[in-house]
Amino acid sequence: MKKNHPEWNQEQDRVERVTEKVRKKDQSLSEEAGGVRSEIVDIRNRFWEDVSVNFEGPDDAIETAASMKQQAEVLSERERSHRLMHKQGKILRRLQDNPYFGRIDFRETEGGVTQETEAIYIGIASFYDDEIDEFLIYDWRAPISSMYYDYTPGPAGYQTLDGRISGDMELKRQFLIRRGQIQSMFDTGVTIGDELLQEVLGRNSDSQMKSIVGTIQREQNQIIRDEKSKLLIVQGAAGSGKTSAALQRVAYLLYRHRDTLSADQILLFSPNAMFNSYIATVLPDLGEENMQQTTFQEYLEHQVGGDLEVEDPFSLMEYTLSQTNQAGYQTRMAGIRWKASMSFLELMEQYMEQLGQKDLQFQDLAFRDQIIVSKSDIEKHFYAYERKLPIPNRLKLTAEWLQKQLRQFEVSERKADWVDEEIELLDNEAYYRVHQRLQKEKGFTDSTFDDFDRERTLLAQLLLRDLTKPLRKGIENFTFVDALGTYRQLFTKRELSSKFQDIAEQTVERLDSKTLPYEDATPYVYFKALLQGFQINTKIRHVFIDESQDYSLFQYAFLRRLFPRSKMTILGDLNQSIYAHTEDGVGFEPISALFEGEHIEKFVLTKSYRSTKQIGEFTQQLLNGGEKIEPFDRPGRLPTLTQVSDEQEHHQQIYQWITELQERGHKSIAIICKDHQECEQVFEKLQDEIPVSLIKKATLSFAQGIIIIPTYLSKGIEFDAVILYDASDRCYHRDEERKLFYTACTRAMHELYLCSLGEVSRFLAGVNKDLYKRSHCNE
Ligand SMILES: Nc1ncnc2c1ncn2[C@@H]1O[C@H](COP(=O)(O)OP(=O)(O)OP(=O)(O)O)[C@@H](O)[C@H]1O
Repeated sequence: MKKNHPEWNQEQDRVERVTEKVRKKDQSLSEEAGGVRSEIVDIRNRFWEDVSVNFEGPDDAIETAASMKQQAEVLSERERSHRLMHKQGKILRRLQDNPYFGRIDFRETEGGVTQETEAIYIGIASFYDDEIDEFLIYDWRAPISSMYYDYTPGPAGYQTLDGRISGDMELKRQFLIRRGQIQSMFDTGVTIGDELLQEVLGRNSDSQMKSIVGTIQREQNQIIRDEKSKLLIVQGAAGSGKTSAALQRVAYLLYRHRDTLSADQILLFSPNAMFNSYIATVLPDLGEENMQQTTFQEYLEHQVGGDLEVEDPFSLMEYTLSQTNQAGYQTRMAGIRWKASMSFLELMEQYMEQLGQKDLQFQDLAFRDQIIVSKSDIEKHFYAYERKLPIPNRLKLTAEWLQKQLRQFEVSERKADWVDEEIELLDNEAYYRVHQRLQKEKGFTDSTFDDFDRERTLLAQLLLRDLTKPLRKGIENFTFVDALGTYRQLFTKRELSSKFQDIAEQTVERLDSKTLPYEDATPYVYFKALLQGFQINTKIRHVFIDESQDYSLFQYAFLRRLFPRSKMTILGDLNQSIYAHTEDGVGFEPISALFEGEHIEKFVLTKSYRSTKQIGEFTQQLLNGGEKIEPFDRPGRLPTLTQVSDEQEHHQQIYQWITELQERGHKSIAIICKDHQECEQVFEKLQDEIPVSLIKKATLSFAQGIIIIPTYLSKGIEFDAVILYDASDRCYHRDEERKLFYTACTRAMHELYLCSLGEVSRFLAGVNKDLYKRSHCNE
């Protein structure tokens, strides 16, 4: 450790003083928590002793209930306190290890009068010293802490609820503290210390993302602290900290609105299940609970339900990449684009109007091959309602009518022979239930009745209730409407322009195979929602969409309708739009149009932090448009490109690189292949030689080490080193593949290798030759 600062010892002394106070607080808190825990155990054990139980009269019963309620409230209050103490304890232990990461010396000017300079130390949570009545640490999210991220020494200020505070920042200092020891310390000038960022970014990657609170950059801070916008759009280069900013923003919102906002009111849509585990520790490390996380696919599958299989975007991706020569490919691509557009959404809305008058498809309400109400009768009943009534309302009325029909059917069936046969097969539990019921009835009436007949009736009733339960549930969920059939009809019955005829035919063919193509999944779910009534979500207050370039305008329109009251933060990079449904990228404008009249903010992040300068400069030139991306100035090796002539050489080269990378201390190495098939082949070859794991779309998490992963699953994550398995022109030549190539290369933090079997990809033609090294196999 190099004590590179004249005030090092002074600061180390303070660290020790503060950590000691934190330790003491932790100790007293844990003693207190121990006391509360014993109280809880005690309350639980003596729960019934302390409740006065008396059910003799109605008043006694009410009193008993009140007494139980009171006791339960005491218990739950104690449990809540215990949970809070537990959470606080965790934070205190973290503070003992690393109490703070920043300091600013601020001299406030109040009404033109300059106050005394105050040293403000900033960490992941506040710590208040009761003895001296002072904050020893300020939470990074406190208003005063914002100056740390927003200003360099000089005039500075921050916003509070009571107005703006201004003054002068006399010092800005950064610390890296571990286990209560200062590891490094810098006084910063221009931005938040390049030195510290260098140090943080130069470390090895992990299988879990880390928080960036100590080094948040000014432009990221704006995103994190924005509170005005209904829609916040972030377009940021690969590695510019979009996901990081999103997660710190969640932590910020939870802090700012801690009395009114909880983690389960925030929902993040992420690109895949593995990504969820990749980011899972960021918020807990900051002492916050994780928000809800899901993928759009998960949502779709849940909504489609039933026995219809929904194709996922990864299978579609595989198709897009590998089936280019298959008949119907171009038609499908055109269909994907059409179904992602607003014009398709509008078509669907027009179709709904038509369905209000005619053509809605129904299914028979049937029980064991017996039709209770035929689909044509349901149709007649539905269209007999006032046509002006919205479809969902008419469906609700129809559902009520069907429940009545079903009840009548149950009564009429009680005497049927098959019911006798089924009664014979009933289990003891059913008989027991019926006897209980009979006992009760006897207790209530003095009249005698034939127990045997009554038992038979009750058993029949019970049996029919049980057997028709799925039907009742089905009616509740509108299964009597043939939603898929009606959706299918859109492609058969409606006048579509000849431009869409081929797409329509192909769609019908696919729908008949009982798989819902990915491109139809969102329209179909939207269509179902229009039919049955939108179940808008009012609980979620903030929706975050990461990798937002992967969502079509149709999907945005849908999400907007689904979460009308939520604020939305969407973060993406148009250069990483790798899916066919978003190939051309959904720009800012059309998304903003969905939020017309609301406050919208757009931020563009051009600085990229993930990769070394060498990798950043190289990857930037892979893009067609020559976008402004500014790589962070962290030095590293030049990317290396090797051309091999056969498979054996190819694998030899990969082994050699892996060995060298491991010798240089890299822990996470990704061999990125274009698609799953290539991944499988490479895995077959390598698995006996080196410990390597294969990442598939269903993989839920990954550990450090060597992994083989298809391009599209590597989105959003990063590795110490990336080896692009085959950077040949055979693999990457179509325009659509450029972004895939770019996305794969931008996953590398420290080193990047490309191996090409045969002629190298044309995408490298635009890259300046000085920006990479061309080597030969085994060199
Ligand atoms: N202010 C910062 N301080 C320290 N590290 C940072 C900062 N901003 C970003 N990083 C690091 O840069 C890397 C990339 O960040 P992140 O994954 O959030 O970027 P992204 O924009 O979501 O990337 P992509 O679009 O390529 O998935 C991460 O390792 C992150 O920790």
